[in-house]
Amino acid sequence: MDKFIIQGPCRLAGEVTISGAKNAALPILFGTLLCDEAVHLSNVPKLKDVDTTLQLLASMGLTVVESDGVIVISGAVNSHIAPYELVRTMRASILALGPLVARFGKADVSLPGGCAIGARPVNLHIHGLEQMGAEIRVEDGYIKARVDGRLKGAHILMDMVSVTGTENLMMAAVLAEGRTIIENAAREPEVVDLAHFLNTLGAKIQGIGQDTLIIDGVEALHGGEYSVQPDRIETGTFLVGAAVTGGDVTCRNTAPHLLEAVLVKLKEAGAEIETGADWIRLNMTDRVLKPVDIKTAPYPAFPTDMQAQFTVLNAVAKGVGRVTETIFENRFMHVPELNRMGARIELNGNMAICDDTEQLTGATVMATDLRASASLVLAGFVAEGTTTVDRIYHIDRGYEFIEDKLSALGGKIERIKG
Ligand SMILES: CC(=O)N[C@H]1[C@@H](OP(=O)(O)OP(=O)(O)OC[C@H]2O[C@@H](n3ccc(=O)[nH]c3=O)[C@H](O)[C@@H]2O)O[C@H](CO)[C@@H](O)[C@@H]1O
Ligand SMILES: C=C(OP(=O)(O)O)C(=O)O
Repeated sequence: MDKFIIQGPCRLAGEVTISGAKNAALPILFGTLLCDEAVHLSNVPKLKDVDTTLQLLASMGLTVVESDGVIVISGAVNSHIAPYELVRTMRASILALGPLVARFGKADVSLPGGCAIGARPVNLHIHGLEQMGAEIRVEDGYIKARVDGRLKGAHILMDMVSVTGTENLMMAAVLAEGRTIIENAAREPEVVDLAHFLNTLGAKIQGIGQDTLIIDGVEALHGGEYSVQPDRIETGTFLVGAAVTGGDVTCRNTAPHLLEAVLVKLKEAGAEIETGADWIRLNMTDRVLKPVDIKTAPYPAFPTDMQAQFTVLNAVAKGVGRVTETIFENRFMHVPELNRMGARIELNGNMAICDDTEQLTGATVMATDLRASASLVLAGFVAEGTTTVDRIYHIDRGYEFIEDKLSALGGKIERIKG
C-alpha cells in the first residue's frame, strides 16, 4: 500500500488549479446510464473513484473514450448489474440504482462501500423508489429492484437530507411517468450540478438548488455536453493548508460562491481572503491563527467533508475550538491520529474539543478515510520532523494529483509505492 512521507514544518505558497468535483462527477457519470446517445463530459477529475465508475459503466456495455480531457460515453447498456467487486470501494456506486431501474425496469446493485464514517444506510433511496412503484429486495448483499413498465411519479418526503438519496431519486424521476415532487431534498452544489446536467440532456427538473424539486418525467433523454463544476472540498482543503502553514495560496478554476460557509470560518480564523469570479486567495503571512467553532450540517451550512481539515486548524490555533459533527456518527477517526502527533483534542460524543499545542511532531499515522487522510497530510506540514501517512489509497479516491499539487506549493511530500 502506498504511503506519504512528509517533512515538516513547511509553508504552502503559490497557485494551484482546482480539479472537477468528485462528488459531482460521479453522479453525472452514473446519469449517462439514462440515455443512449453520446455524452461528452469535461473537467472530470482523474481519481480512483472515477476510474472505478468508468469500469462499472464499461462492464454494463457502455463505450468510454477519453481524449483531450473530454470523456465520451456512448453505446447501449446490456447489463443491469453493479457487481460487488467494483462497487465495494465506492459509496457513489449506489447511484447506478435509480438510473437502471428507471430505464430498464431492473437493477441489481451491490450494497456500496466508501468511507467508513458511519453506518450509511440507504433506506431513503429504497423507500423513494418503492413509492415510485419499484419492488425492492435486499438479497445476497445486493439491492434488487424491479418494475413492470415505467416508474410512476410520486410525492416523496425525505425524512433526512441525503445527497446521494436525492440524486438517485431525481435520476429515477427523470424517466418516470408523470410528476415527482421530492421534498426535503439536499441542496448541495453537487446535486445542483447533476440537475443542470440532466436538464442539458432534456430532463425537466425545476426547483434546482431548493429543498423541493419538481420533476416531470420524459420518455427519453438525448446526448449532450457538460463540464463538471470545480471541487469545493479540494479548494477548501488547499485553503486550510495555507491557513495552518502561515502560507499564501491562490486556488484557480474554482467557484467562491460554493464555499461561503468555509470562507466565513477561515476569515474568523484570522485569514485574509480575496476572491474573484473563479479564484480564491488565502493569505496567512504573519497573521495569528485563531480557533473557530464549527458545526457540520447540510448545505448551505458547514460541510462535513471539511470537518477533518478544520479539526487540524483548531488543533494548531491558539486557544480552544469546538468541532461538532452532526451528519456522520463515526467521523472523528483522524482525532486519535492527530493526538499521536501531539494535538490535544478531546472527544465528547459528537464534539471534538481542540486545545492548542506548542508544536505538533511528526509520527507514523494511519489514513482511515478520505478527508481524515487529507487532514493528516496538512498536520504533517505543520509538524516538526517526519510524518508518515499510511494507507493513502483513501486520498487517491478524492484528490487529483495531490502530491504534485502540494509539492508545487512548497509542501515536502513524497509518495512511497508499496
Ligand atoms: C459520493 C458523495 O456524494 N458523497 C457525499 C454524500 O454522501 P452520502 O450521500 O452517502 O451522504 P448522505 O447525505 O446520504 O448522508 C447524510 C446522513 O443521512 C443518513 N442517511 C442517508 C441515506 C439514507 O438512506 N438513510 C440515512 O439515514 C446518513 O447515514 C447520514 O447520517 O454526502 C455526504 C454529506 O454531505 C458527504 O459527506 C459525502 O462526501
Ligand atoms: C465521504 C466522502 O466520500 P464517499 O461518500 O465517496 O465515501 C467524501 O467525499 O468526503
